[in-house]
Amino acid sequence: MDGPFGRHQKHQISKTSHGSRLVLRFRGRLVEARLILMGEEAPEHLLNSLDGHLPVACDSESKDYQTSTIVDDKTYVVEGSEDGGKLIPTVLGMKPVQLKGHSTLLLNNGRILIVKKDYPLDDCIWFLEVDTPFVKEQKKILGTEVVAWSKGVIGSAPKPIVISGPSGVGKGTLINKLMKEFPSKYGFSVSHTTRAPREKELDGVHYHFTERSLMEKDIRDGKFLEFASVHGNLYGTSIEAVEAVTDSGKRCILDIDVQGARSVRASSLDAIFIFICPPSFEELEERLRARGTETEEQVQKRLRNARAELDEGRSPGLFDHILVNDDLETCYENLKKLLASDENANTLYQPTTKNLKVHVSHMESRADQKILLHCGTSGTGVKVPSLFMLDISSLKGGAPGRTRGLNVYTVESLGDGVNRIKQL
Ligand SMILES: Nc1nc2c(ncn2[C@@H]2O[C@H](COP(=O)(O)OP(=O)(O)O)[C@@H](O)[C@H]2O)c(=O)[nH]1
Ligand SMILES: Nc1ncnc2c1ncn2[C@@H]1O[C@H](COP(=O)(O)OP(=O)(O)O)[C@@H](O)[C@H]1O
Repeated sequence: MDGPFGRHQKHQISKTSHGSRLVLRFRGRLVEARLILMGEEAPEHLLNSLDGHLPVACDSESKDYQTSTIVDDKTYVVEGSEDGGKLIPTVLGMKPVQLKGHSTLLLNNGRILIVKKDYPLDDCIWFLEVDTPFVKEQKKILGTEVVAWSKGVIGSAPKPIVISGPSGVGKGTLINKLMKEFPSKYGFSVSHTTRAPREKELDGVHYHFTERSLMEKDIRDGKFLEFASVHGNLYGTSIEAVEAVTDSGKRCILDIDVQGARSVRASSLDAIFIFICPPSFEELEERLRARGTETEEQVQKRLRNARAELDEGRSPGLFDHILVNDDLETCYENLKKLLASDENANTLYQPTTKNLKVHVSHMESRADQKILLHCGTSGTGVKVPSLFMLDISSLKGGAPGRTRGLNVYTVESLGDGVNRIKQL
């Protein structure tokens, strides 16, 4: 039977003087873990749903601080060793630096929630994906068992913008105008490529220029959100390229080809997809030649590929918007208009948790996708809330990268079982 936090696991709880002892039974096997209930008690009404969805917690004081989470016939063991998690499958994504004293909770969508003890609120939430669509896809591609890390981020992020179109249509020109007019609003995802730099191109600014063997290794190591072979060279978007821009609070722009756009569509990245068309094929050819950055042979190759890209770009279901770049200023105004209406339709919840000097001591789960985080101060002497409620009902994105959309509330006891719950 599926519960809101995962497949129902038979368990029994017996109170001890040190807290609760949780015994999980699963297909005849016994798994034991200590549930730490220390520090301030949670308000009673929030505790009344400890009904089979208890977090498996571990004690940071103990030498053996690992957790086991069972999903179907597999047991996932996360260890608190200094060098991160010890996992036998292929591990994709960035791992948390320290796992000492973490707690785990199996969620119902193929993810394990991991909360690191004694870490600030904005750096304690992680997800280990074990059976999400992304992980299933990677298992097929790599032919091995796969798990993928993703960092939990409180609040929403602006949707990345994917811009595609044939070579010479004006993608770079439009993106440059946008970045120049709104430098604090938009950030460019710097791709990796094996092609040689053009005269005015800078490494790390226009592209990360790299060798094929290095890029292929990084692709195998799961560092790329997408990659494609375009006009005979390898191009790819690293997970960190997108996340670095989004983490800085900016809206990330990806200039990628149609194959890349298709891969991003299939990924967990929730983006808006825009295809730029030329007014005619002749005009495209003229612009490409006038740019003067390619040899005649390269121009011919780009023009051959452009026909297929134009067909693909117009195929239904891939792009949300098609813009014709005839007059540059008109096209730019249309681009700004559609981005503004998309921004208005997606109001963002972006709390500032950075100045909140609280350290999470442990978590508890409730039945309705709410998790209680008990916190202590980090010793500044300033009075801060000690109980937070995390709402994980609207998660966005995911591994490999960041899982966003976590909502957080402070829980303040007003006495007599009454609590004030306020969104941060
Ligand atoms: N899939 C994918 N395509 C990319 C990436 N970066 C650039 N491209 C595409 O690669 C193609 C060639 O780019 P480039 O060599 O800069 O030439 P240009 O498009 O003529 O300026 C363009 O269609 C880009 O959109 C990437 O990270 N992934
Ligand atoms: N609307 C337009 N009208 C005329 N020339 C344009 C227009 N948009 C872009 N260009 C020019 O066309 C060339 C190709 O544009 P670019 O932005 O490099 O294309 P892409 O990034 O799609 O390959 C550049 O020399 C640019 O100045």
